[in-house]
Amino acid sequence: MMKERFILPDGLVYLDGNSLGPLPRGAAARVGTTMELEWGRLAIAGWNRAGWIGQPMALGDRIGRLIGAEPGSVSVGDTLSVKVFQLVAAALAMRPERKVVLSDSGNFPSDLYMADGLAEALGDVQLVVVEPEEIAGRIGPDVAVLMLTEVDYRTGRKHDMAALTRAAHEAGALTVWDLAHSAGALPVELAGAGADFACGCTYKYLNGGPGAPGFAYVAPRHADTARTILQGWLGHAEPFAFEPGYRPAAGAERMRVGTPPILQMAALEAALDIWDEVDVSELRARSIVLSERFIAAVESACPDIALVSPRDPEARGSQVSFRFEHGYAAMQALIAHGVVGDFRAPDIMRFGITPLYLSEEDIDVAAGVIAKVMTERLWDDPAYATRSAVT
Ligand SMILES: Cc1ncc(COP(=O)(O)O)c(C=O)c1O
Ligand SMILES: Nc1c(O)cccc1C(=O)C[C@H](N)C(=O)O
Repeated sequence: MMKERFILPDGLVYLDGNSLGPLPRGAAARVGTTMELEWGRLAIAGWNRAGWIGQPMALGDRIGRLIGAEPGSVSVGDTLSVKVFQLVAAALAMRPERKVVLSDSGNFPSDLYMADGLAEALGDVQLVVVEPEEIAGRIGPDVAVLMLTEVDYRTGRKHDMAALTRAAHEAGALTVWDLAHSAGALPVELAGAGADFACGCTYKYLNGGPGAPGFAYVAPRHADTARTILQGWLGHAEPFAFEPGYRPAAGAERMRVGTPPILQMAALEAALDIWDEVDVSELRARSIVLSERFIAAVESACPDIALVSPRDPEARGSQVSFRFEHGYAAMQALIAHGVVGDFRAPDIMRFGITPLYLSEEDIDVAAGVIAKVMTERLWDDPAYATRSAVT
């Protein structure tokens, strides 16, 4: 438990770190230092003297430790949506004779939109979307790329990355794994699973802050041959040669595109200082203890809401979701009573279980408030019915 390392809103049990992690205590000072001592005093020299230019790969290695990636195989930058597009495009270019990108209906919409837009731009490629449990059976000789989010953002259902990667490879396909709900949530072994490409964001479990950059993983066996597709100058072998023609950088650095967000990365760096001290297997064990406790308490007190996350803790990520017809209003009532989760249409109440800053006591308080909101029908108040832009 490292609760003292975070600034958490007063009087709230924060169960939304799977959407936006809280502020790490050192982050504001780190951003301040970057602004005042680096940007302020060094100005343009900060790129060299403060090491800004090398930050995407340096931070990539620190994230890499959390996701079982080889050193030098992860670069940080852009948004996750952009990384999805880039990696799916790169993988498609490695299987030009195949025309299908396979994904599932539980994938995050942005991933599906990105792949669909790419398929449309290419003209002869098709995005095929099946139910999550149908994926293994649909992998076949027409599939170029298996594009999956390991942990379903709504239900928390976790795919078997190693098994599906093996199945994809046996069929001659490549894999792109979205780790948005995995990185910092559970142990990930990209190298061990033989994954080809992976990406994720840093503002959820990793606590890098709103707008924190995405990351991209390229397996070392592909790193010197994969086409980056988004051929930005900072993925060039010699950006400051300013050559008119593109030559990709060696290794995974070629997935860099343009100027990295230095101030956001300063906040992320402070968040990763905390992660450097974390044993992800121990974190996972705590996540399971807390999730099981939460499920048991909520289910025993609230017969009206149904667990939609897998009951087997090994089959889910680090979130617990319940289905309730009036889920939006119920979540608003919970927030008003100090328990912050979120709602995902059409009827899912979602709770992130983040052991870095949640204790058994927090879980018990949250379950108690949920029981009160449900048994006293506190959600049944017109004040909770109006939807905001961001849910
Ligand atoms: C699984 C998944 N993929 C992609 C995204 C989109 O990420 P971004 O908004 O950083 O591009 C999100 C969250 O927003 C997500 O949960
Ligand atoms: N990135 C977000 C944002 O800019 C605003 C609100 C929410 C988000 C999210 O990350 C949502 C998240 N991907 C989800 O799992 O629902």
